[in-house]
Amino acid sequence: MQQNASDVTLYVTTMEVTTITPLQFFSASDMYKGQRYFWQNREATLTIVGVGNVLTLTGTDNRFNEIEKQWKAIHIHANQEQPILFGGVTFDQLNDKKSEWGDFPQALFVVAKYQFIQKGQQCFMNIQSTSPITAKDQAEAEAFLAAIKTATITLEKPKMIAYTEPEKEAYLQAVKEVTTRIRNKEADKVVLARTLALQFENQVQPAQLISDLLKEQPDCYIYGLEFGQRFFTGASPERLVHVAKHHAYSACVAGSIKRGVTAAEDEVLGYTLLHDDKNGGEHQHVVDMIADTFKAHCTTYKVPKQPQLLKSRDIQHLYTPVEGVLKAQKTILQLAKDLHPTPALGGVPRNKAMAIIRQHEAMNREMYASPIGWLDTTGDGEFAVALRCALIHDKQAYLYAGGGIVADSEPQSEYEETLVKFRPMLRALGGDLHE
Ligand SMILES: C=C(O[C@H]1C=CC=C(C(=O)O)[C@@H]1O)C(=O)O
Ligand SMILES: [Mg+2]
Repeated sequence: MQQNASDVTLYVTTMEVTTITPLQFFSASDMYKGQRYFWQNREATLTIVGVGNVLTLTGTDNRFNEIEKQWKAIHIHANQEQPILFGGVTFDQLNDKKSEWGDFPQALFVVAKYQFIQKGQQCFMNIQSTSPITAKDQAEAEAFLAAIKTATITLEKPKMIAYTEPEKEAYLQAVKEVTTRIRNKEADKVVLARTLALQFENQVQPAQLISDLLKEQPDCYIYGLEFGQRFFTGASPERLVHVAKHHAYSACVAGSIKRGVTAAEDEVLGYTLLHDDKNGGEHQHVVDMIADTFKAHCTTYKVPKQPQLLKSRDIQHLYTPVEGVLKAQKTILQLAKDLHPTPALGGVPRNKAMAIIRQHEAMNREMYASPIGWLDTTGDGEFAVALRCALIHDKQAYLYAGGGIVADSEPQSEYEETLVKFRPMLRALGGDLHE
């Protein structure tokens, strides 16, 4: 049963689990289809899987604060491992364009009935409930785990039957017009995005995508959030914020170039990116904004002067890590609220850029380019930026990618940059990559 958080007690019993992988746990939990999530951090040191929702927190106008208030109001009875709140929010609440997302909420955070955690080599499962956990609940959980151990899972890439770029012309036109507006000093930077719409012969399976993303994108956050018939998933290289024991970490990730086929070519491309003015401009806006946000939330913080390269399988980015020590009353959700959207996803100045995106982008981003992740009851947590992603619905997949537009952006090369950013999801979906 789902219910609201006010005046709720959450009972948590932890069991140690052996010989089950996070992927098995996710794949075999078909009886909870429609209520599942998956998370793995970039270093692959923490994997969290949740199935069955015992609590669903949503938010409206002031969603980060509303979620925080509800989470803090819950009384927790945990015997060992903490419960986790997992979820995400949409990119822009003021965008009311129709989309393929159905009734996916503006903010969706869940506490799972069965929450599986892998930390290094150790695995635990929490049984979580809003009523005291009984011997019957424990027996049901044991049976659930036993069923997972024996389940056979077949994961085949789906067969694509149609590939369309619905907003290609609108996107090229938008880049041209927005570049003109930037040259006219209406804004400094605006991120514009577009969609790839794919059709498959059969239903696309969430577990297959998670399985392939885990194998194919080792240097990324792997995330998935299911709501009814729809599954939002991706492999993002970009951290929005990580909080561990009151230390906060963020990452400026903006400015892109493809990977080289050979090591030598890859190095030349990386060097080119590090010395390119247009990409450097895209990046610096993000550094300035994240540094300002850390200044407001932290007692001390550090920002390196020069960007490095952040490489994942298909793409390399300019990357500046930022870290600080949070002020006493500051929380991960407050930091996420103020960081979102950074100029890697929105633009500069923020509100002006958001208005331009609403005017020029043909799509509604919904949860693409938004914070997705988790927090616990001690104040720790992590949010990635939901990039390199797709919304899966039955036999359809919608992929999303964009890029930072500045005064010297060119439509064709921005278009090609989005093609590179589609590659991780396209590969996971079995798309033809001409490799
Ligand atoms: C908006 C996206 O990427 C952002 C993150 C890294 C690099 C970006 C760029 O170089 O344009 C974008 O700001 C996307 O992947 O859809
Ligand atoms: Mg770019």
